[in-house]
Amino acid sequence: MLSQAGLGLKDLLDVALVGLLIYQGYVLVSGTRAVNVLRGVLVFAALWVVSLLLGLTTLSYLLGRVGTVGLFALVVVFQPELRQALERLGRPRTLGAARGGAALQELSRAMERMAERKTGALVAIERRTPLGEYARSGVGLDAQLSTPFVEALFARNAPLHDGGVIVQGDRVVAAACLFPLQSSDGTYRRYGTRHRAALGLSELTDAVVVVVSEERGSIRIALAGRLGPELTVGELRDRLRELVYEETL
Ligand SMILES: Nc1ncnc2c1ncn2[C@@H]1O[C@H](COP(=O)(O)OP(=O)(O)OP(=O)(O)O)[C@@H](O)[C@H]1O
Repeated sequence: MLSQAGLGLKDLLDVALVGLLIYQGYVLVSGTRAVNVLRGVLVFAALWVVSLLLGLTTLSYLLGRVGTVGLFALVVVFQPELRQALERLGRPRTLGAARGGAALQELSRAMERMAERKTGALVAIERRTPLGEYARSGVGLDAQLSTPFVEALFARNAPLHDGGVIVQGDRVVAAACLFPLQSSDGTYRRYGTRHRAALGLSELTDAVVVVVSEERGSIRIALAGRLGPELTVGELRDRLRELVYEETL
C-alpha cells in the first residue's frame, strides 16, 4: 500500500518534471528561429508514429534513420542557441537580480535624460526568451550597463545610434540591432518604425522593450505586442523592476 502510494507520488513528480522541462524548452525556443524547426520536427515525428502504427515498414524504417541523422544535424545547427540555454541554466539568479536592479536604475535614468532631450531610443531587456538571434543582427558588445554608456550609444550621429540595444542582466550585449516590425494595420498604425519595432519584438518574445520617442519625448514600454502608457522615470524604474526581476525569478 505504502509502496503503491510512493510509486504514485513518484509518477506524479516524474510527469510534473517532464511537463516543466517541455515548458522551459518551449519558452527557450519561442521567438527564435528554432520554433519553426521544432514544428517541422513535430510533424516529422507524427508522420513516423503514424507509419509505425499503420505498419508501413519501409517508410517507418526510412523516417527512423533520417530522424537519427537529423537529430545530430540539429545539434550542430543550433549549437549557439544550445550554448546560450546552458549558460542561462548555470547563471546565478539572485546575484544577477541584485546587480540587475542597479542596472535598471541606470537604464531608467538614461531613458529619462534622452526623453528630456528628445533623443530617440529603443532598448530590449531579455527575460526568458534568448535574444541572441536579434543581437546578431547588430554589433556585439559586452559592456556594463551605465547611464552615460546608454546615452552615448543613442547620441545623434553616434555610429551605433540607429536600431535597438539589447540588455542581458547588467550587460549591454548588442547595439544597432534590427528588431522585427509589427504590421502597421493594427491599433498602432499612427506610430512610426521605432515603436513598431518595439511592438514586433515584444510580440515574438517575452522581452521588455523600452522606447523613447524622438518626436514626443515620451517613455513607454512595449510588452506582449502592446504599448503601455507614457511613464515618468520613477514609474519606469518600478515597472522594470517588477517585470524583469520579480516576474522572471
Ligand atoms: N526594425 C527596426 N529595428 C530597430 N530599430 C528600428 C527599426 N526600424 C526603425 N528603427 C529605428 O527607428 C528610427 C526611426 O524611427 P521613426 O521616426 O520611424 O519611429 P517613431 O516610432 O515615429 O519614433 P519617434 O517617435 O522616435 O520618431 C530609426 O532611425 C531606427 O533607429
